[in-house]
Amino acid sequence: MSSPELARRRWDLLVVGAGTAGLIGAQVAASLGARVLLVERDRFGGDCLWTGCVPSKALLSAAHAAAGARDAAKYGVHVGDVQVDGPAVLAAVRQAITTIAPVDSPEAVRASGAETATGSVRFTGATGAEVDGVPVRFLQALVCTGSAPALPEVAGLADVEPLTTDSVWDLPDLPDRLAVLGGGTSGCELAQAFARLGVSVTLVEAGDRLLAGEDPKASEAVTAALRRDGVDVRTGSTPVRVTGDPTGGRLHLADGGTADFTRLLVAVGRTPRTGGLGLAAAGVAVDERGSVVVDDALRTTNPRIWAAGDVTGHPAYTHVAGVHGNHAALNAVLGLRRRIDLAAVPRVTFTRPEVATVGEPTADPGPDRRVHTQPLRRADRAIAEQATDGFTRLVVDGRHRLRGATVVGPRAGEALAELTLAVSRGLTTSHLTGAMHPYPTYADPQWNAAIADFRGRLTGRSGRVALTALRLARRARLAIDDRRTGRPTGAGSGRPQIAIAASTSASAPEPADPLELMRPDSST
Ligand SMILES: Cc1cc2nc3c(=O)[nH]c(=O)nc-3n(C[C@H](O)[C@H](O)[C@H](O)COP(=O)(O)OP(=O)(O)OC[C@H]3O[C@@H](n4cnc5c(N)ncnc54)[C@H](O)[C@@H]3O)c2cc1C
Ligand SMILES: NC(=O)c1ccc[n+]([C@@H]2O[C@H](COP(=O)([O-])OP(=O)(O)OC[C@H]3O[C@@H](n4cnc5c(N)ncnc54)[C@H](O)[C@@H]3O)[C@@H](O)[C@H]2O)c1
Repeated sequence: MSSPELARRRWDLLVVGAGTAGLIGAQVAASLGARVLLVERDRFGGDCLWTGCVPSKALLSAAHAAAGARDAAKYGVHVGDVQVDGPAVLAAVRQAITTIAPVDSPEAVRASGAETATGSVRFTGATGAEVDGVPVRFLQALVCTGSAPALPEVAGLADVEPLTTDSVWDLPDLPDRLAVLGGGTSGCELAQAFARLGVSVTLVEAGDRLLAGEDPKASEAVTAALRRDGVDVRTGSTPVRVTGDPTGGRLHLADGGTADFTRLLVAVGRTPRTGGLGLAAAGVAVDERGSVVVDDALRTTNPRIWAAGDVTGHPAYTHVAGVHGNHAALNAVLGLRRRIDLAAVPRVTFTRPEVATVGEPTADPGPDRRVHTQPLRRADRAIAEQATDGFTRLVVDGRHRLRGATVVGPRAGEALAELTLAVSRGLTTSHLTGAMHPYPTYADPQWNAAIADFRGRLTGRSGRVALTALRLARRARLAIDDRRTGRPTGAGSGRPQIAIAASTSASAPEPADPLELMRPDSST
């Protein structure tokens, strides 16, 4: 769009940044009839497409293919030496991006009715901004500028020109020896990917375990898997100095250890992209980390300006950014108050084993919580596929509602979908138990964990009383039937059963499945 046109109109919604949050925000707002301008300073599609989810999952799929081929002998399949063609692997990663890119392109956005522009946005006031110096007026704005890789302050780091998750995808070939700083989701996924592709990898994590936000048993499983893949995992290890140049160097660690590398990859977290945006001029506050402060409807401290995605400091996931973009657009354009619920945000680390989590932590739950764990070694599908590394753990509250879950193992992310629905909708283990699950699948462990919780209800005091009453009523009814038909009564039909039978109307329906009767919601 030309500069005069940008300046001439007054936009209903100026959307800043064409990552997931901005793309969805702009398209939803346009579909509601708003005059929308979406401005991106770099590439439409943002981190998820270019430097995040898409390339990392493409690289992991190549890595898992290589590992699967090496491992095939355990099924009696012999494939010989596995050769990894580094440039071809990286070209396939770029091809995945190229294939998906049109969906996020300016053309696709314009087809939804929004206008697009390329340039850097800076707010100049509460209802005004500039796009590369060209003034733009808006009724409302939506800030979706995302986050960037954080760089730690380590002496000598800049000298080796460290890779980040932004730049690692531009490598022409796989490095020989990679040191990865940070054992969070990015660090674990990329360390495993490169190791399985034949790179010698050292993973350095300052904290005492990998994936610190997950159940410690999940961290253990991933650490063990990475070590099996040949990754030199160093936890509780902080770099104090880096020596070398862009062709290679050495990490010096606080514990006196060292790690040599040809390339160093930094994956120690993210920083919100709020610098240079002019947010102060627009009356938009940021917190001490630089994240835009929003209320639960994604409104900033300027009631005409909204924010969505990573820049808010909410969990940094594409699905969060997408839901944010949708809700912010609805709230801005229609004046609704759609709120963001962070209690049931699912997340998946796509290592092998995969780690998928939702809701409350499954380790150290509160006193009114019960935990049910099912190891994968008891799941027939996992046994058949020789993939028994993992478990499913559910946290249930006093009313048997599912509050949290950790799934570790093959297809954990897919298995999590049902558990996310249960946590977000307050479903109970009887809902999970009552829905038939196909056998044999990796959903068996969660079904069995739910059944274990449900059985606990049956063996509790009220459960035992109810079951006894049903059993006795049934026996009495059979005894009456036998008397009516003149059949000899079987079990001596003692007084208690008759008493229960007598209190049961003759026309009363046959008692249903006792499990059904015991559902707290069976009456609704
Ligand atoms: C290695 C890696 C793997 C990941 N894997 C997954 C995954 O598997 N699943 C998952 O859910 N999440 C994953 N994520 C996280 C996910 O990528 C992000 O949460 C998501 O992309 C955030 O979207 P966003 O719209 O908030 O920001 P972004 O995608 O970062 O988009 C922000 C856009 O704003 C633009 N911009 C910034 N400032 C300005 C300005 N002043 N003017 C104009 N434009 C501007 C930027 O150029 C950028 O394009 C991964 C992240 C990384 C780093
Ligand atoms: N599969 C996915 O959905 C996926 C994949 C990658 C990233 N992401 C998103 O991106 C976010 C950022 O990921 P990330 O892994 O960069 O950050 P992270 O915050 O998840 O992990 C960073 C790790 O680096 C460690 N660390 C910090 N400073 C260090 C230092 N100087 N030396 C050694 N270790 C240090 C921290 O202790 C932490 O364990 C994630 O939280 C997630 O929201 C998602």
